This record gives sequence, structure tokens and C-alpha cells, in this order.
Amino acid sequence: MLRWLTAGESHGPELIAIVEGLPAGVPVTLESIRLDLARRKLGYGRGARMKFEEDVLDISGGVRHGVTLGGPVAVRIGNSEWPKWVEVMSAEPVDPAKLARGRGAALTRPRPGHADLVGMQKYGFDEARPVLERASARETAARVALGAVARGFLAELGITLVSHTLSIGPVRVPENAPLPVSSDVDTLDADPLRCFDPETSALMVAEVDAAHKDGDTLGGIVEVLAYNLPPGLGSFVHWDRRLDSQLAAALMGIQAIKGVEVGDGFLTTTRRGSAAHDELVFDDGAIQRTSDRAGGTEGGMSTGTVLRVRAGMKPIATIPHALRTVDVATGEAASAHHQRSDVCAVPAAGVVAEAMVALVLANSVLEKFGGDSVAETRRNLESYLANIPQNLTTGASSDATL
Ligand SMILES: Cc1cc2nc3c(=O)[nH]c(=O)nc-3n(C[C@H](O)[C@H](O)[C@H](O)COP(=O)(O)O)c2cc1C
Ligand SMILES: C=C(O[C@@H]1CC(C(=O)O)=C[C@@H](OP(=O)(O)O)[C@H]1O)C(=O)O
Repeated sequence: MLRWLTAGESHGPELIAIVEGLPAGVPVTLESIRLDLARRKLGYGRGARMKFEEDVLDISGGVRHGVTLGGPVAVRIGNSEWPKWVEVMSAEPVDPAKLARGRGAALTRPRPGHADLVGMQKYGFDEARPVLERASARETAARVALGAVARGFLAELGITLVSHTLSIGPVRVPENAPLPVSSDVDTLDADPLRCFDPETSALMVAEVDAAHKDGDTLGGIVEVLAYNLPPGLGSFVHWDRRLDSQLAAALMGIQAIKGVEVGDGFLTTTRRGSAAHDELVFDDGAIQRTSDRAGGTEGGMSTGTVLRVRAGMKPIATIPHALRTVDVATGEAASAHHQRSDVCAVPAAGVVAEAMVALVLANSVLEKFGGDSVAETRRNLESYLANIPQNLTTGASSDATL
């Protein structure tokens, strides 16, 4: 079983992340994690902070000479902006008079749509700073670092992941547009919105510009694809062992994600059964599915075809043209606090979603195949595949077959 945890505040000295349960022999380098951290910062519409803040990465444990040792893998991501926040975020007590102005001033005008107000109620704070510091999606950098490690493990078994942007606000990639495969990652990362359809991407850029001009923000939908999964990850035998329920929980656990779909998702509910499922035919020496409406799971298990999951993100809650709120210090009507923010962080959310899917899949692989070394996991996987009876064998879903 894989367990993972993150700690750290948005403007604290660093984020810390630990993943426990990976076998020995997974290739991990600073560079492989840095690449994913850099990808998380991409995207047209990201705010000023992404431009000046650096992720200062360090591997603190679990890795030696570029491979995992089998123990917990721990990473630290330093915030290069920390010197500006030392007093505001000091772990030691600070004279309140020193905090009264500037960055330390009490945030008493909670933003509708963010964690500010309920966080104050729940944890007994009289301002939003202690809430937003942990509610902030800065924390997703830590999850992406762990996701990079999980991805390295999956890659050793030939499993690859790709994410892309399906929609920004009302602008959406046409139905049946081609799906990206792993060799398209560089093309996707070079696109301003990590959208695989250049024409739609141009419309998305215009949509972000329009929202920015109006002092507004946008949400959207991202899709994560996983190729070359074996059939049988997850299980139908209990609700919390279903692969789709684990994926949904992991994706909904990302800040601002409000909906998850597997395969054609809600669209499937509008179809008749005869047009909703993936028929089975015998071809090329194996059972093949004639379509991929289910998105790679049946009965809470991977089918062995491409896994396709989507996450819908609500628009950013820190809005330049700020929403109405109440100043909780005075009880007076006010505008929600705003200093700076992303106009749209959907492309970044795609990279975070990829990391969460990688962690869930790595966990499912280990649950089914075990192994204290990558070589042992691989042997177990190969033996399982080789022992599926000929009459039950299904077609593979590698990049090449799509
Ligand atoms: C990658 C990413 C970046 C985000 N950037 C911002 C931001 O700049 N400003 C903001 O108000 N919310 C931002 N959010 C969303 C907030 O973190 C989120 O709205 C807040 O946690 C409340 O959402 P919830 O109700 O889903 O928890 C971002 C989310 C993600 C995933
Ligand atoms: C720092 C990151 O995202 C932040 C997520 C975020 C929020 O409210 O979620 C608010 C913004 O931070 P600030 O209010 O300090 O400008 C984003 O920049 C990051 O992704 O690394």
C-alpha cells in the first residue's frame, strides 16, 4: 500500500512531502521531479507569483544514487519568497504590533468561494490568513513532486500518463477530437493552455484575455489519460476498493475541483444502453472493445484499455472585480480581499490531476502485484498477464494501438 502526506503553508519556508510503500529500484532524480514542478507552473492566465517564485527542491530521504531504496521518499520544496514572509509566517510567537500593517494585516474580508469564512468558523480564527495559508493550492507542488516519483514507478512497468485541457470556461475541445499520447507531452506543455487542439487553444487564450480584462476569473475541465494498464486494477468486491472511486476521491481532493467524470461520464446518462457501452468482438487473436465510452474501467476495475478521467475546476475565487462580502471585524458590507491571483489555473490543475492519478495507479499496481523491488513487481505483473487464459485475453491499450 502507498501512503502519502504533505505539510507546509503557502508562504511558509517550505513544503514537505513523503510517500511510503514504493519498492526499491524506482528511478528518481532531482531533474525528474523538477520537470514536473516546472510543468505545474505553466499555463496562460497564471498570476504574477508563478513568475518570480522558485521551487527549491531537495530529496531528503529514500533515494540513493538515483533510485529508491524501498523506504519512505521525502522531498522538500523551499519557497524562494520566504524571506519576505519570515515574520508573517514565523513558527515562533511574534509581537502582534509588528504584524498590524502590510503583509501581516488581518484579512477580515473573506472571499466567497474560498476556504476563508468556514475555516475561521471551524478553527476559531478571527481572520483568514491562518486558513488560506494551508487551503491554498501552493500545496499542490508537494503532490506533484510525489506524483513524479509514482510516475517513475509506473513507467518502469510501461504505464504512461498524459493530461490535457478540455475546456476553459465555455470554450471546449470538439467531441471526438484526437486524444494525445505520451509522445505528445512536449507539444502539450508548449501550448499556452495545454490544449491538444490548436484552434480551440487560440479561442481559450482569447477567453482568458477577456476575463482578465473584465477583472474576472475562469474554470474549466482537464482530462487525464493512462496508457498500457493491465486489466484488473481495483476491485468490484467493496466500495473503497473500486479504482474509479479511488480516482474520484483523489481528483476531488484537488483544490477547486467540483466534478469528476470517468470515460464519457454524464454524457453516458443521456444515451440508451445500446449506445452507452463498449461492445466486445474477437479480432486479431484477442477480445477487443469496439469503443471506449467507459473510459477504461468496468466494475471498479481497469479494463486494460486507455483510462480516461476528467476533473472540472470552478473559477478562481480571488476575483479582481471582488465579490460582495462582510468585514467580520466590523460587520459592515465590504469587497472581498484581493491582492493578486491567477485568472485561470486549469492547465496547472491538469498537471496536478496527472500526479494524483499516478499515485492512485501506483497504489493499485502495488496492491495487485506487490513487490519489494521494481523487478519483483514487474515479474508478478508479467506472470499475471501470461496466465490469463487465451479465451479471456483482451487487446492491449499501448500508445501504439490507439
Ligand atoms: C493549481 C491551482 C491554482 C489555484 N490558484 C488560485 C489562486 O490564485 N487564487 C485563488 O483564489 N484560488 C486558487 N485556486 C483555487 C483555490 O485553491 C480554491 O478555490 C480554494 O481551495 C477553495 O476551493 P474548494 O471549495 O474546492 O476548496 C487554485 C487551485 C489550483 C488547483
Ligand atoms: C502559489 C501557488 O498558487 C497559489 C494558489 C492560491 C490559492 O488560493 O489556491 C493563490 C495564489 O497565491 P497568492 O495568493 O500568494 O498569490 C496562487 O499563486 C502555486 O500554485 O504554487
